[in-house]
Amino acid sequence: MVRTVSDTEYRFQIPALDQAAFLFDFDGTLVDIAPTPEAVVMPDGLAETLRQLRVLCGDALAVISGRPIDQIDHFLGDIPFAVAGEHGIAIRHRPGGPIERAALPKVPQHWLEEARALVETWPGTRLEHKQAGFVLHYRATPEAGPALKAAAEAWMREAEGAFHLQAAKMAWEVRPTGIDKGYAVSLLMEAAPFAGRKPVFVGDDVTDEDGITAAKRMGGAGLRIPTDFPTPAAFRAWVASLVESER
Ligand SMILES: O=P(O)(O)OC[C@H]1O[C@H](O[C@H]2O[C@H](CO)[C@@H](O)[C@H](O)[C@H]2O)[C@H](O)[C@@H](O)[C@@H]1O
Repeated sequence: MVRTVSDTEYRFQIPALDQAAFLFDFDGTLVDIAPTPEAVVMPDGLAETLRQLRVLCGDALAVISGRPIDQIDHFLGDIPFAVAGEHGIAIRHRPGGPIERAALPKVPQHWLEEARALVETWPGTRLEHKQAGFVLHYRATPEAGPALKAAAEAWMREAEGAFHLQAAKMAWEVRPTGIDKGYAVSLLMEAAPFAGRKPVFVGDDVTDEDGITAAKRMGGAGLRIPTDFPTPAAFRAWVASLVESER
């Protein structure tokens, strides 16, 4: 099947909407990358498109992000049925439900202290502290990337496998080992309204590869920007076309 959206031809297949579950990454997929995490803007029409998609797929709409769940709530409110945050470490399976957190080791305090001191020596860099890890952002100071990486690699040697260093978009992320977006896809797909459907996972980053692999393994579709969609805007237009096709 070929679907043409704004002159772009898409040759991959996804399940019919009444058999599909949609699991979308946030930054760089649903929304464009911005100079800082707070500066992200919800594009016009996206909220309404996602609300309609959720109705058409029987509520089986989730967002799986590296961000903490409260940040996804800030941008998307009650739009997705389920949300997985921190790459699957925290999962809320249904609207208003409890947030389930995987039991993982805490980041050693001295790493955080050293990370705080490090970003102060590189103006424009910043530390984003998550419950189970942290991110060193260098988008505004690209020349700091190697120094931040070297510091994080030293912490990883000390971690002896309990944590690992993830290359992110203009950032280095220290994450506990063992939980990833593939785990989040598998766990969400076990329960209603996702169970019995085929997952369609879409992401843009290295961390999304685990979600893509899991979705394919379950007989669904795993799609990536820019391989399958040239840009987040093209992806959003494709989602809008799915909704439009059901009118
Ligand atoms: O899994 P995602 O939803 O794609 O989240 C990945 C990370 O996104 C955020 O950082 C990235 O996006 C920022 C806003 O566009 C950008 O300024 C930054 O350079 C990117 O690295 C977020 O801050 C992280 O916590 C997420 O893990």
